[in-house]
Amino acid sequence: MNRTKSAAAHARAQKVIPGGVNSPARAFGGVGGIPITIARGRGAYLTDIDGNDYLDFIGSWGPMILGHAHPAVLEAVIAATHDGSSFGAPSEPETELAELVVEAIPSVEMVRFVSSGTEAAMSAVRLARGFTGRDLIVKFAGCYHGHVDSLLVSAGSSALTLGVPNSPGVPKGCTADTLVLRYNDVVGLREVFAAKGDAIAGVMLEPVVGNMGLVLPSPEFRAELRRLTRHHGALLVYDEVMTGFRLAYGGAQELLGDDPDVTVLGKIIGGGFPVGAYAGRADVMKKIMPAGPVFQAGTLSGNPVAMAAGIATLKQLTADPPYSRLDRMGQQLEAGLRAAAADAGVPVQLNRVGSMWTLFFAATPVTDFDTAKTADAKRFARFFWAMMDRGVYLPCSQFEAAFLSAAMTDADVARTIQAARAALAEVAA
Ligand SMILES: Cc1ncc(COP(=O)(O)O)c(C=O)c1O
Ligand SMILES: NCC(=O)CCC(=O)O
Repeated sequence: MNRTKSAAAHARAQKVIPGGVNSPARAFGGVGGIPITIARGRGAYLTDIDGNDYLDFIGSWGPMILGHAHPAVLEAVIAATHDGSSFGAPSEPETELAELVVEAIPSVEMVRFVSSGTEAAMSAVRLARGFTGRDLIVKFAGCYHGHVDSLLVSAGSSALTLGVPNSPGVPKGCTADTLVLRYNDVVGLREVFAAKGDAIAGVMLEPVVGNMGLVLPSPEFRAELRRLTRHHGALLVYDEVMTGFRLAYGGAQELLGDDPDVTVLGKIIGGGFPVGAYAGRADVMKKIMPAGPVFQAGTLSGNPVAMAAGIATLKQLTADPPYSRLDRMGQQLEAGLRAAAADAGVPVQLNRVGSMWTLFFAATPVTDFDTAKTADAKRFARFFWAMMDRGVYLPCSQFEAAFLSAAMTDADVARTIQAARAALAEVAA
């Protein structure tokens, strides 16, 4: 595959953009080599500027559940733009999208829109502290909640891929009130609540983790989280930036039957535009200014064009729900990849929920940050490039989740399995 134009574009970008990328997750730091530069996306496929086509399992890291340039979303965005792109005053699409979110997620009574998942997570932390009058926040190693100072400890995603789970530039004071526990560690959770429960403002987690690769929560862990937070008056905050409208229309909490106090959203609710939201119980949300005293603001918050993309996406997801088909394709892919790995004699763990999955090159189950780190990231890097050469674009890190999209077909899944068969045989050596 010829990628010379991408190489030149990246060299040019590196002169004026740090590392040549506007987010380190794109930098191929975990797999080596030069990132491809994208010219366009259509449906399940991306085309790079050299003209190579790739079946896209990144989907902009989650938002593009309908695939790229979905006609209904395109049409809504173009129509909205004709009426002006930002007013700094209320517009009806904001309420319409908020109503759709409230209808979708039973634990949510009110929604505040912001412009990214990071901003939403940051605001949810402030809200939890403002609501409870307490300072401590519990997070879990390997979970990623955007680049929020207080949560950038033992962080997943590109912070993990690129070896800075605790970034320089975050003063000790910013993380002094953050307690980090192991994911799925029920005993650790009980201990921290026994010692400090009445000083804990909130517990934030990815209810299904995507950011250390895909990791599932155990039922006991979820039950204990809800019991302990309720008992101690702390807020349970589900970061569903990745899982919201992805694992089910009502997110991971619908799939699992959970009832958090606050939900953090992003990605799909913006339909590929910059949107985040934090949402939850009305008595909690009414603490936000101007209804209450907890300050949070934003020039482009509730941007009408982004709202239009979100509304069109959610309407499409209700008109033609893709979730059972995505799960069926996920099952086929899982079975195919497991068989291919077994035939190649490569030990793997395939973690999957619905349309989110990670193939870990690990010999034992991956249930938390420490077990995720046992995966052979070097072998993953070879696998990644072997798949690229066969036109399949996977997340460029062992510690990320891949996404199926509704634009994919059974033939795309079969193609992926066939490519993986060859790629796994290649990396077996
Ligand atoms: C679970 C989770 N929370 C928060 C974020 C941050 O969102 P954003 O990148 O839009 O700031 C992300 C992704 O980046 C995420 O996966
Ligand atoms: N799991 C990775 C992300 O969700 C974020 C992508 C980015 O920061 O570019």
